[in-house]
Amino acid sequence: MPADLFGTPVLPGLATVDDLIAPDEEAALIAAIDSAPLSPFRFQGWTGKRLTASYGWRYDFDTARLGETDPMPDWLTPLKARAAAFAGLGRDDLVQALLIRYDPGAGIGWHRDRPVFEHVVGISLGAPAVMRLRRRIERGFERRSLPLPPCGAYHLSDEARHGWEHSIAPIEETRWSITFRSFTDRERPR
Ligand SMILES: O=C(O)CCC(=O)C(=O)O
Ligand SMILES: [Fe+2]
Repeated sequence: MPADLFGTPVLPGLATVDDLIAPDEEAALIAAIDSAPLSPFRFQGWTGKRLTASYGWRYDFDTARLGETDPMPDWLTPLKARAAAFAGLGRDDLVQALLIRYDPGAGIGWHRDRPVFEHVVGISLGAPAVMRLRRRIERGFERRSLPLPPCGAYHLSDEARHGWEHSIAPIEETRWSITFRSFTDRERPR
């Protein structure tokens, strides 16, 4: 379990690695994301500041529906295999990839990922950011924070995935992320 700046373990169900990708691979991945068909994230008629593209399966927040979308492009295949190995998953378990570009001033508000998905593996590129985590307790919230260094990855499962919300505050430089997700057994579409 990773520790925060004070050496306190962050959370059960949260694992991190600082070098899932090599620094010399980073620029090519960023270029690949920038060449992808990114569009502003939409949520029930609102348009967000971050730009996204989904592969495999896509959760449409406007219609609250899950639908099959374009297959993952070839450049994501080796990364998906590395993400799965890091998370202890099978090579085909990660059925969705989400590309995000956060331009300066873009972030992601408090949320839990959609319940159709189980494991979440996120890879960070570009500017370092901090993931904030919180869960409601009797009075207010218990909070944690997780540094997201470029080329590093995190794996959210179990308590960290289901018991806590997460968010990323806007920063002044561009950050890119690639998030892979598996389906829950229960929700897996057939
Ligand atoms: O950019 C990230 O690493 C986090 C993205 C995220 O939380 C999400 O898409 O659900
Ligand atoms: Fe999320």
